[in-house]
Amino acid sequence: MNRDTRPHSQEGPDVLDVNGLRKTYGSAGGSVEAVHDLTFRLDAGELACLVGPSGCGKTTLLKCVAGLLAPTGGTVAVDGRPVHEPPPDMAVVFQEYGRSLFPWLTVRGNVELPLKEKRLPRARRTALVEEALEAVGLAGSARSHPWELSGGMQQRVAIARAIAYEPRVLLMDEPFAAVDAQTRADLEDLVRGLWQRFEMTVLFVTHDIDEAVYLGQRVLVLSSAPTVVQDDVEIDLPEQRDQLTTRSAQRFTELRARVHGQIQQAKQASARE
Ligand SMILES: Nc1ncnc2c1ncn2[C@@H]1O[C@H](COP(=O)(O)OP(=O)(O)OP(=O)(O)O)[C@@H](O)[C@H]1O
Repeated sequence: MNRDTRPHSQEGPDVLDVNGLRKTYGSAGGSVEAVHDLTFRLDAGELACLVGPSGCGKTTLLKCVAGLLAPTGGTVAVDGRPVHEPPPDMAVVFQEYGRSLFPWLTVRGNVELPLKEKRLPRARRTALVEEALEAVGLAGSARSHPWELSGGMQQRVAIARAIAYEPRVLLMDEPFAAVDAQTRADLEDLVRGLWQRFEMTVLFVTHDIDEAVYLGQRVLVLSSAPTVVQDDVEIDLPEQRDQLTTRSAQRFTELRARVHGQIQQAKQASARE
């Protein structure tokens, strides 16, 4: 394994730079301004969560950051390079793992596919696939097909595929929304473990305030559409987190109350408009 497995460092240059981002959808029936003016930066190795009221433009923002959707205005840059198409050093995990995995390929085949597209040599591909499957606890399921696995296991395959790609930036769009509560807790711990093990910058979109506070070093709270960054909350909880101790800490309750309050304000502001 030639990846750096040191714990992440909070210091480092900006990896992701979103500046004055705007997105208006146009259609025959009129236009919808989804993202009004978004500016934020993530440092190398940061794990930031993005929360906001339903329909506030989280997915729109993520698609613009991933180079899948052209913004109406503003810029996105990864490592100082403007994003106009999916950047080579970025991976995305979507909510709908069922639709993102190819049912006719094995688990190994699914994880390996993007590495073939990257034209990596076979020996390197094998090493990366094995490492990723081991990291998500699926080393024993490499020959299974996705439809033979539970929902939580399928989402772990999608995560393995993303980390095998060795991204500098990992985007996750409500990746655990479709799994049960216990699996979700396990996957949250998996993501924090992988983030600490591999040097990645992670932007994690979620509806769930508790999940955002539990996972993140920062929580960016978005306003209702048209969207701006309404609050940027530093999560000053200890780096070593576990579901029981962290979630029952006084500070966790205070932070979740702050994020909750901001989202309520965002909803009320949009109701007054
Ligand atoms: N392709 C599209 N064409 C027109 N309007 C769209 C399109 N995609 C999204 N929108 C609108 O843009 C706004 C933001 O949508 P988006 O899906 O980005 O929000 P979201 O915060 O991810 O939503 P949710 O929390 O429900 O997942 C909404 O008003 C939505 O109706």
